[in-house]
Amino acid sequence: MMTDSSTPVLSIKHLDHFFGQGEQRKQALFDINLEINAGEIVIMTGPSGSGKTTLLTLIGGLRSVQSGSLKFLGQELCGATSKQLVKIRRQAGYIFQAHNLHGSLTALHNVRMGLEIHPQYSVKKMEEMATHILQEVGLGNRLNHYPDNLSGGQKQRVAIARALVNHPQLLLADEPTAALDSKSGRDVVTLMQRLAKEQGCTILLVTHDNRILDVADRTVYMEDGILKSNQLAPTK
Ligand SMILES: Nc1ncnc2c1ncn2[C@@H]1O[C@H](COP(=O)(O)OP(=O)(O)OP(=O)(O)O)[C@@H](O)[C@H]1O
Repeated sequence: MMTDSSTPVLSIKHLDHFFGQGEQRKQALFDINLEINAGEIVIMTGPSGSGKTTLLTLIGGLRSVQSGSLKFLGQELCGATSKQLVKIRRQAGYIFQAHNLHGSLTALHNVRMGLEIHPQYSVKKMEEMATHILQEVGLGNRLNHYPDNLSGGQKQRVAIARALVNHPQLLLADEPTAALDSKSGRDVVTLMQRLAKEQGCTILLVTHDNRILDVADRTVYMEDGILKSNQLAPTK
């Protein structure tokens, strides 16, 4: 589904989230409000345990929305069925801190897995698409390498290729540079930024890494489950 610039890719209103039951019940997110437009790169920062990952997993349809409104591409996730959530998941790409590659699969096969949720593609077509995006991330000569034989930055580039091979509308990245040295971290975000701009993809990136804040159009700050600020980055 395509979005025009007047429809926010993401619109969150009065979102609360709780973990646990009864005595153990604990509120993790409080009245979150956030809109992200097509093509924006938004960075979310904030201390450990403040609720960033919880919010990211709700947006990506990996957790059920309990209260408030969360619309992704105009579709309401609060009250969505598990079938609808599966559809949502297919429209987002994910990159995690621990790249989550399958150790027993080559780089090419890991990326191809990102397409296997779309039954319309033949194996040959999937291989072509996976090869192309791996070339784009500079790993054209590493197609048949296993993750153990790649550096941290290369593994993260495979993860980027896997997340973007579907041309998702939204890329959700949770501390994608955490395991990388500063040069590799920088390369990885620059690459995400370039590919997302080429594909018209929106990015929401959680990071503790101050060195990459300048890639954002906007930064937001989470503290104690409250989204504190929602402003233009001073660099732009
Ligand atoms: N599955 C869960 N069950 C119970 N509590 C949880 C669960 N997941 C997260 N929490 C709690 O919710 C709060 C927010 O956690 P979350 O992982 O979203 O924070 P974060 O900002 O992503 O932290 P970090 O930067 O360390 O990854 C924390 O208090 C955490 O203990």
